[in-house]
Amino acid sequence: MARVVLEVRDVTKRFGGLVAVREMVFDVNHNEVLGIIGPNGSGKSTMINMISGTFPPSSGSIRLNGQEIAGKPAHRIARQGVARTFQLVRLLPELSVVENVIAGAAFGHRKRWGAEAESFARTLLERVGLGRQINMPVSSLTYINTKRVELARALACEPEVLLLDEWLAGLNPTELETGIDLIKSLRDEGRTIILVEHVMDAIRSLCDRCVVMSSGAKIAEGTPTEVLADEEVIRAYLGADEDA
Ligand SMILES: Nc1ncnc2c1ncn2[C@@H]1O[C@H](COP(=O)(O)OP(=O)(O)OP(=O)(O)O)[C@@H](O)[C@H]1O
Repeated sequence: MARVVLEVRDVTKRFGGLVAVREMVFDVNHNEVLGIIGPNGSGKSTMINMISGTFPPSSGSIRLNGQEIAGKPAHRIARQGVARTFQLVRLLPELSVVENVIAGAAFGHRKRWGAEAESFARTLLERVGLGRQINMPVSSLTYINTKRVELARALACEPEVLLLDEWLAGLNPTELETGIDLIKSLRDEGRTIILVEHVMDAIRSLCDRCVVMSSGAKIAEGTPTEVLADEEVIRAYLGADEDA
């Protein structure tokens, strides 16, 4: 039977009078890729931000391997095994590619320092296709390569759960294919991933299951084929911005 790694129970987030996430409930199983999808403004990033500790839920519980993480600071949650990438790439611009990844290794789930951290960072940079650019300043990289660095930095934390917040956004069609293949290869390694994504091809080819959000609430859950055929899901998307 599947082992549950992350349990989200009745999680609500209010920003003043706005309910951005409403009583969300879902599980993430070990070795599973779970997609969180939904139109713009439906609460996906807010959900991810609560899991990673960017801000606390207003109420509800989030458990990682049975331990409550809701409301803990981001660095503690990272240590417990949750790593993420951001919708807008966040790197340390004054550092090189490899230094950015070493920083991830030092602050992650298992601390690695010095030569061990550096050799681990090099391995991960090869893994994401950046083996030749390790000493470049991150400021000189192309957009997709900054995304690769961010992914390698998240992997350097050796996470139990990897959160990818629109990692594929902004890529051109060729880069998109490369990006989907890269995430697919992570899935094939047996990683546990939560993917917030708008790119339908990616959702279909990468996700084992999807949770669909609309106006902060879960409106469907199932395989990509199931949820994308769901009438309420179709209505939610058709009623939203055309780029959703
Ligand atoms: N820090 C914040 N303060 C106030 N309101 C916020 C904050 N973060 C998000 N919101 C609001 O919460 C709602 C959900 O936003 P969120 O970014 O989670 O949606 P999303 O589904 O990730 O959207 P997108 O697909 O466009 O990234 C929106 O109405 C947004 O304006």
